[in-house]
Amino acid sequence: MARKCLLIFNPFSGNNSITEAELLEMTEVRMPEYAVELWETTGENDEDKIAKKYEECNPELVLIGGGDGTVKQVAKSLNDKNVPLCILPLGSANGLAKCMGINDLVDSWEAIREFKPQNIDAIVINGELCLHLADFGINANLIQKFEQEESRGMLGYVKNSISEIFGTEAMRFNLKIGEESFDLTSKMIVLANGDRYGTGALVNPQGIMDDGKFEIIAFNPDTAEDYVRMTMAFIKGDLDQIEGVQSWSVEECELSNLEGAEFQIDGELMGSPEAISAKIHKHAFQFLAGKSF
Ligand SMILES: Nc1ncnc2c1ncn2[C@@H]1O[C@H](COP(=O)(O)OP(=O)(O)OP(=O)(O)O)[C@@H](O)[C@H]1O
Repeated sequence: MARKCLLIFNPFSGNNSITEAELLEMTEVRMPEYAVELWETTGENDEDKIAKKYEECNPELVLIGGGDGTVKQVAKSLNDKNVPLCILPLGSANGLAKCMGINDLVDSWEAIREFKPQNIDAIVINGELCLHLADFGINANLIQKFEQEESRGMLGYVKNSISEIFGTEAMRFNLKIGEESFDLTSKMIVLANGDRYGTGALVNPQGIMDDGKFEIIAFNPDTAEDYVRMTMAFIKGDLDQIEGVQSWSVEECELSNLEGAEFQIDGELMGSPEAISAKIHKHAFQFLAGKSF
């Protein structure tokens, strides 16, 4: 008997270059030992609908065809199911998929063939699930601009990030880790489970997604020279060795946002919370990861 697989597909992800029929045809060729049932997201109340669909189908594997937003939705609704998940990266940036070594569909098919479920941690921040990266400051501001201008695409992002680095004021934060307390003045504070943004910038070279820890990284580029150094380090992945960058690896922390910086979790704006409390949820999910994971 064929193994059951549920494919949750968001037809609006990325530049919607792939149709439902094409995707199903690919699964037939690439994963012949599975009976794949495809379900399209509706954009309304999908978390409940996904949970219901899962109960009806009772699959051995759940494929998520979409961008980071869709991955988050599926992860939230199947939180307690312990079923292996695999991403078919169909969004425009797919930062989360890249952190798991899934850069394109070829990586997904290979991960399914290999079938080695990996434990993946999550960070719970003020009750919200964070699978990838959350931050105060520059990146949250960028996402806000992005949504306002609708100038999507990488060029807009890069253009805005340069003006944002110089335009953002450093703000005060207080970080509490156990009994220790740190006063920080930063342009950006990142809470990271994964190691990179969707652009490929390695924000957190130490980030291991199954070690029961997450990283807090505080940045404060001041001059153009600092900015260039940090950009180079982003690309090379040795940001942790750069002056003006502080980082901590923790299981939990509290962070007070003393001057009302904007906050985002996995690309979703969260306003400017006065304080956040963050805790790792070790091995919250099982994902099929790519070779480079
Ligand atoms: N059938 C649908 N109609 C309209 N919107 C939908 C539908 N299905 C899902 N959505 C919306 O798509 C969003 C998630 O999209 P996606 O997975 O592409 O995430 P993303 O991070 O925005 O990805 P991208 O990289 O493409 O921008 C959710 O806001 C969800 O409500």
